[in-house]
Amino acid sequence: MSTIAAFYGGKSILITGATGFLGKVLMEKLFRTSPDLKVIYILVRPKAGQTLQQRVFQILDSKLFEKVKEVCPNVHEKIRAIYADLNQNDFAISKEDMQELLSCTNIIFHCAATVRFDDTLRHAVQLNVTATRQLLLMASQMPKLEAFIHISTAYSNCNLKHIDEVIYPCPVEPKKIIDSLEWLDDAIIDEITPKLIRDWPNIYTYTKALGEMVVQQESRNLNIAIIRPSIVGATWQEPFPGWVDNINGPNGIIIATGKGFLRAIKATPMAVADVIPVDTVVNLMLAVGWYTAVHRPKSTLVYHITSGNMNPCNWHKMGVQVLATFEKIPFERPFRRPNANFTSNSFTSQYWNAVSHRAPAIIYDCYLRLTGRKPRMTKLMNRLLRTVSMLEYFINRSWEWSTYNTEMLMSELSPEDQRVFNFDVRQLNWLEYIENYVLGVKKYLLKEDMAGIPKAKQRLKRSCTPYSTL
Ligand SMILES: CCCCCCCCCCCCCCCC(=O)SCCNC(=O)CCNC(=O)[C@H](O)C(C)(C)COP(=O)(O)OP(=O)(O)OC[C@H]1O[C@@H](n2cnc3c(N)ncnc32)[C@H](O)[C@@H]1OP(=O)(O)O
Ligand SMILES: NC(=O)C1=CN([C@@H]2O[C@H](COP(=O)(O)OP(=O)(O)OC[C@H]3O[C@@H](n4cnc5c(N)ncnc54)[C@H](OP(=O)(O)O)[C@@H]3O)[C@@H](O)[C@H]2O)C=CC1
Repeated sequence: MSTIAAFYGGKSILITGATGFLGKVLMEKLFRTSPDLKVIYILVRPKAGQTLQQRVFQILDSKLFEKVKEVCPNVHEKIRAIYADLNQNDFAISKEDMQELLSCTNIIFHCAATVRFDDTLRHAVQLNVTATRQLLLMASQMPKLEAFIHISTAYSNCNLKHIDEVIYPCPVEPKKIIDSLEWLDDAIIDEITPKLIRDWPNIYTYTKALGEMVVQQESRNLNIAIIRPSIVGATWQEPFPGWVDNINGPNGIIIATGKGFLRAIKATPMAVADVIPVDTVVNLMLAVGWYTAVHRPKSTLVYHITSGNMNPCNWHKMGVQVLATFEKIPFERPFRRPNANFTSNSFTSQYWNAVSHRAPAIIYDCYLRLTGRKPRMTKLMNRLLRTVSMLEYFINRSWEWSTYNTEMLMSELSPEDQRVFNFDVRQLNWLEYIENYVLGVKKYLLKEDMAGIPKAKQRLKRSCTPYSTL
């Protein structure tokens, strides 16, 4: 029997961000490997016209949870959705719910965050910094709490080249920023933001760094660990390969390339593509939860979960394999034939943007206008190019992350735990992983029918560009 799986048996676990990409995979694995856990409390807000219960049902009814329903048929009874909005200072949790959380919680996994690169400083600080502080305050009032696991990002210190598993100080104290945001108006905040974030590439990575500092400062006598994943990608193995459910990170780029919108990208081909499968991250999170609670390390340990130092892949290799997969399993109705020119030269990149992206979009919009339809391709293309420009920082650099703590933890696990909670990325076969990833994007994100593949292949064979069937 797995020691880690047994550890979570009978436990009350609080998860923030459970409706997000990482949070869903975390819940799935917990229920599947520890079906005898007592309860998972999730802090949820109503969204897109759905109540909390509707959101929970939608998650449990998804393909991701199919295996869970076999192992843990009463899974619905074991999830307790608690109304909470992390944008509000007290999370807007009712008194009764708060009482229950404070008196029952054993383990906290804090995954909630805004991961948008272009969020306002005010909102990103509220969610990634102030909410973390508030949650730590709650944690300090939980008599049964055994471990608090904070999810950060490997890019929280991306202004450095070599990053150790330590918490680095930020130039301005998080408390000072939180206090000043209370009285500064939005126009002034916009003005001072570039000065505050200095050499961080965006507000997201900067506020995640502030969040880590808050964890360090407010840790009191809590048992805390910080986990820093790199670019979180589709599932590698569990519960099945290729599962993915949002357009963040590589996912949106894969769609834009497969549909033939994006045919060139400013990327350094030999830079490390530090993608890490989401199930690998979750396995580490559960192992860290166990280790932190049972071994109670004297200080807050930081764990890097990255692929570059153990099993590196670069953007060239990734691009080639993504394109090869499109040949085998093309996406339906592409705008143009998929291609991926990588260039690290700004001039060449601008040339490709003009010739390969903007010009075909303008021509297509003219065609739409002439046929009495509303033009939309130029708008879509501008949006896409803006998104790509925001990701460029991460695809033109390589970082070195030390992984001493992650390797130490691996050596502490029993052979059974190493198997059930595998986070050894050296075993990952990139070609197989990328193929499953692209297939997953087609199936679970685009919801395209696999039966349409032969037809899509035929179209690809006789493709002339641009397609006019969007
Ligand atoms: C061939 C080669 C391959 C190589 C492959 C290279 C990959 C290279 C990756 C590098 C990756 C670095 C990653 C750093 C590592 C971190 O730690 S970052 C964590 C991940 N965070 C991110 O990736 C966030 C990045 N995204 C953003 O910040 C914002 O989306 C952007 C880029 C500012 C764009 O904002 P926007 O233009 O306002 O667009 P947005 O509202 O987000 O969404 C556009 C549309 O998609 C829809 N949408 C939004 N979210 C979702 C969702 N979750 N599900 C479904 N639809 C959604 C919206 O509804 C919207 O549709 P409409 O309403 O217009 O119909
Ligand atoms: N994805 C990646 O590549 C990486 C992610 N990370 C980190 O992993 C963690 C999880 O990221 P990921 O799952 O990808 O992100 P998602 O955007 O998929 O999920 C974010 C979660 O936070 C919740 N949330 C946001 N705002 C609020 C709010 N005001 N009140 C309550 N809940 C809120 C969202 O809820 P709702 O559904 O209601 O919006 C959602 O459940 C984050 O801390 C992120 O920084 C680190 C490295 C890379």
